[in-house]
Amino acid sequence: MSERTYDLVVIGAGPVGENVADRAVQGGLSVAIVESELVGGECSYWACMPSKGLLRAGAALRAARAVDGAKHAVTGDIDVAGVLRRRDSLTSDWNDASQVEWLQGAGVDLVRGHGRLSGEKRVEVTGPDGSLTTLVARHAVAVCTGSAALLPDVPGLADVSPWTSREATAVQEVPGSLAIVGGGVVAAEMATAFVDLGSEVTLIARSRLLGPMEPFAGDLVAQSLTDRGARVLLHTDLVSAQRVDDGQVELELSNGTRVRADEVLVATGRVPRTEDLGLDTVDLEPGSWLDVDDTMLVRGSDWLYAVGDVNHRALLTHQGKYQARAAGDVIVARATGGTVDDAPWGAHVATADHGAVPQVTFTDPEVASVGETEASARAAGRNIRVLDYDLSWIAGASTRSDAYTGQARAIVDEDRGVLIGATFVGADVGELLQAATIAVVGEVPLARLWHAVPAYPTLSEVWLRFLETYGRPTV
Ligand SMILES: Cc1cc2nc3c(=O)[nH]c(=O)nc-3n(C[C@H](O)[C@H](O)[C@H](O)COP(=O)(O)OP(=O)(O)OC[C@H]3O[C@@H](n4cnc5c(N)ncnc54)[C@H](O)[C@@H]3O)c2cc1C
Ligand SMILES: NC(=O)c1ccc[n+]([C@@H]2O[C@H](COP(=O)([O-])OP(=O)(O)OC[C@H]3O[C@@H](n4cnc5c(N)ncnc54)[C@H](O)[C@@H]3O)[C@@H](O)[C@H]2O)c1
Repeated sequence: MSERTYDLVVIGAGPVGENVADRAVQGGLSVAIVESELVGGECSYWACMPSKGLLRAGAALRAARAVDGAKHAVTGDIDVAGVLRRRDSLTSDWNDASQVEWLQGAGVDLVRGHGRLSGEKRVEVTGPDGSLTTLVARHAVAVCTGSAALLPDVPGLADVSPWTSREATAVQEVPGSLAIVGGGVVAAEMATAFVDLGSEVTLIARSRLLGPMEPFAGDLVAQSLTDRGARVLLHTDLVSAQRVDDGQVELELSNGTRVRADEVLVATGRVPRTEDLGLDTVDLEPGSWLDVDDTMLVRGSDWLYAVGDVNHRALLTHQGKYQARAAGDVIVARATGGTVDDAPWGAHVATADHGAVPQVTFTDPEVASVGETEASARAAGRNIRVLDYDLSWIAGASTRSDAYTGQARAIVDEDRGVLIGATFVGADVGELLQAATIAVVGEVPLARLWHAVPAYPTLSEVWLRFLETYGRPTV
């Protein structure tokens, strides 16, 4: 067994691990990163990139079909082979050569293999050829191993070879029919994509769609899926699953009905990839999410960090990378005796995780949200006012599309006169989100927002409508 020593050892070269490593190298530390599959992680190969690749053609087509004059030029259906070809290109055909090159350019040493903690500041790597290497960390180990699909304990489900998000995003042959279990972001996006690709989709959700978001978001997405031919079964549980003689999956549901489909996609959330990580060697529970402070230090440790999905703060690439910048920099500061800036909104903390997380769900219509919803703000006892506006009333919506459907909501903290949350639902609303994120994070007073004039005629005029709904300040 060989042994090598680095200042920092990162386990997991997804988007988050890459960024922790890069910041630490930029701060002057030596860094090894361990990866058991593809450098770039879930996001690049089985999540963000391929899913958006599968969704884009449908969105582009709908945009053209919503404009008189343009819709006449759309004379055919989606070319499924073209969509899959474009998805393959977005995943670089599941080849990580360019990301490996990026790591080398960044000065990070890549160690291929499965990493496990083997005591304080020690990581044992089993290479693809079975060889063992021990990496010793002078200062810190960062666990960035991400998450995997959760398979609920439903009788028969494991035996029907259900799809997870991996099989769905890497699909090679679009099934004639697809049942989707779950009502979250993966279920809603994949239902949208597979309807576009021509599958007969049945979506089975035990509550409403997109549960934690404003209720109108899930309602509009469910309505649109139904309008486009999907069967959307809300408040329905999966009771059992089996493969039947013709090879189809048969699902028994809590409403007493049965659904048959060629494949079933399970999209019921995530589990941390910590089961086989040697957590027991450092007195932590294998298989658990890793609880961290705002600098991403695992509570109770002064050398072990957990960054990205694996800490369960916000399971999103951009938020994980934000944590990674803070963690990489604080590891450097602590290793070199520098100043640690860990007060709220400091350079070494991920304060935004607590109340300013932006997310775009690429359904039809798109859903863009940041910060609090009405329900979360009320549950937290905040003194709020809710501002609602129908996006179709905005001039920018009518020029964009002949029948724009959309809704927006802003949540105002009445005690401070600032925005603490916003949700937009409609075509292209994803691009409205950063303005809302800046308003929330910057705690921009509503009185000052009146001077941030949205250009006419853009969808951003919703900002003016929010302010008019709230009322103009009086002197
Ligand atoms: C279908 C789908 C679509 C998504 N779309 C979006 C989106 O549009 N936007 C968005 O922001 N987020 C999206 N997400 C979430 C996003 O994919 C994750 O938040 C992100 O990938 C987390 O990054 P990470 O680096 O923490 O983990 P990962 O990307 O999971 O990377 C972890 C890496 O660690 C490696 N690893 C694990 N264990 C070990 C070990 N013991 N030894 C060595 N290596 C190991 C893995 O092989 C992997 O490469 C989506 C998720 C899914 C499932
Ligand atoms: N565009 C994006 O930003 C994007 C896209 C996809 C995924 N993601 C991220 O990936 C993560 C995973 O997404 P997800 O959709 O798998 O999880 P999720 O947490 O968003 O949704 C899980 C869904 O499964 C349901 N569920 C849970 N257990 C169940 C059970 N036993 N039976 C039936 N239903 C059950 C829940 O009610 C919920 O509707 C999310 O945190 C999300 O933020 C982001």
